[in-house]
Amino acid sequence: MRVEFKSDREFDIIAIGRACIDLNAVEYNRPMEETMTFKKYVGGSPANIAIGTAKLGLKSGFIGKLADDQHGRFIKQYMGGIGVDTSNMITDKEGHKTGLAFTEILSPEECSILMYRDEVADLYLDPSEVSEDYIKRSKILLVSGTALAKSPSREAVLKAVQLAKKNDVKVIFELDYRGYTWASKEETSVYYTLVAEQADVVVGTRDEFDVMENVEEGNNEATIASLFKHSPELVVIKHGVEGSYAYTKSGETFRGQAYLTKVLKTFGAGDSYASAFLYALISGKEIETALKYGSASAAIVVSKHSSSEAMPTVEEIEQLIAERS
Ligand SMILES: Nc1ncnc2c1ncn2[C@@H]1O[C@H](COP(=O)(O)OP(=O)(O)O)[C@@H](O)[C@H]1O
Ligand SMILES: O=C(O)C[C@@H](O)[C@H](O)C(=O)COP(=O)(O)O
Repeated sequence: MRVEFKSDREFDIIAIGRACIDLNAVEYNRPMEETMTFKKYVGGSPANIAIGTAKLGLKSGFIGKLADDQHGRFIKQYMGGIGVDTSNMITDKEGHKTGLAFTEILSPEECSILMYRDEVADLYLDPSEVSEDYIKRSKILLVSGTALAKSPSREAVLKAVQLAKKNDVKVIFELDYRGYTWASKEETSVYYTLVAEQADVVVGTRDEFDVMENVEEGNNEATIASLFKHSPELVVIKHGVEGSYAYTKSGETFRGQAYLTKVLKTFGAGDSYASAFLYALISGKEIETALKYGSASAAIVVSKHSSSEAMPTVEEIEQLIAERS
C-alpha cells in the first residue's frame, strides 16, 4: 500500500518545532563527568528530520523560532546550507535562548541526553508567526510533539495543524516525547491525543504511545483500535532494535526489521528513521519498502557520531538494503 500526497506542491515537507544544538561527547564510552570535549551539531528532532529529508533530495522547509545569538545564527546558516528553506525561521527578540542537548555515551547501549531547555526560543513561537501561505505550499506538515509542551508554541502548532488540514497538507505527528519539557504526563497525554487524532500519520516509540495513552505497558492493538476511529490512516510504532510496525486503517500490518550494525550511540535513530521513511513514502514507495528505508537510515546514523550531520544519502541507504537482502 502507498500513501497519496498532493503532487502540485513546491515543498515535500515542512517541519515545525525546535531547531537546537547537540553537544555530543567526543570522548565516549565514559560518564559525562569525565568528558571534557563536546562536538557541536545542529539538533532537535524536527530540525534533524528537515535536514535528513533535505539530504535525501526532498524540498524541505522549517517553521520555528531561533535565539538572536551565535547559536541561532549557526543553526540557520547550517540548515540553509544543507538546502532547508529557512524563510519561516523567525528570530526571537525577547532574549530567549537556544536549547542545548549534551549527550552522554556511556556505552553503545547506554546513552542519555542532558537537556538545557529553560526559556528556550523554540517554545516562544507565536501563532501569529505561522503562515497559511507557507503551509499550503507543502505536501506534508511534520509536527514534533515537544512543540506542544508549552504556550505559545502549543497554539502555534495547533494553528499549523488546522491550516494543514484546511489545505490538504498531510499531517505527520512524530510524538518525540521529551519529559523534561512537560509539566506532567497527564498534560502530555491530553495534547498528544488531541493532535494524534487529527493527524494522517502518527509515528512514535512504544513508550511514547504509552505516554500518549497515559498507560503503562500498552499494546499496539489497543493503540491502533483507538487511533483508527479518527483521522490517522497509518500508525508506525517503533520498538528500538527489535524493529518497527506500520499499521494501516485498511487493516494491513507491516513489520520492519532493524539492520544490525556496529553501534556508536543509540540517539539519532528515531529522526533518521523518520526522514528516510517519509522520503520513501513521498517517493511513492510501498509502506513495506519505506520501513526498510527508515531502518537502514537509522542503522547508518547509530554507527556515527552525530544525528544531523550523519544523515545518509539515498545511495547509502539503498546500498545497505541491497547488502542485507
Ligand atoms: N541499536 C540499533 N541498531 C540498529 N538499528 C537500530 C538500533 N536502534 C534503533 N534502530 C532502528 O531505529 C528505529 C527507531 O529506533 P527507536 O529506538 O525505536 O526510536 P527512537 O530513537 O525514536 O527512540 C528502529 O525501528 C530500528 O530500525
Ligand atoms: O531532539 C533533540 O532535541 C536532541 C536531538 O537532536 C538528538 O540528536 C537526539 O536525541 C535524537 O534522538 P532520536 O529521537 O533518537 O532521533
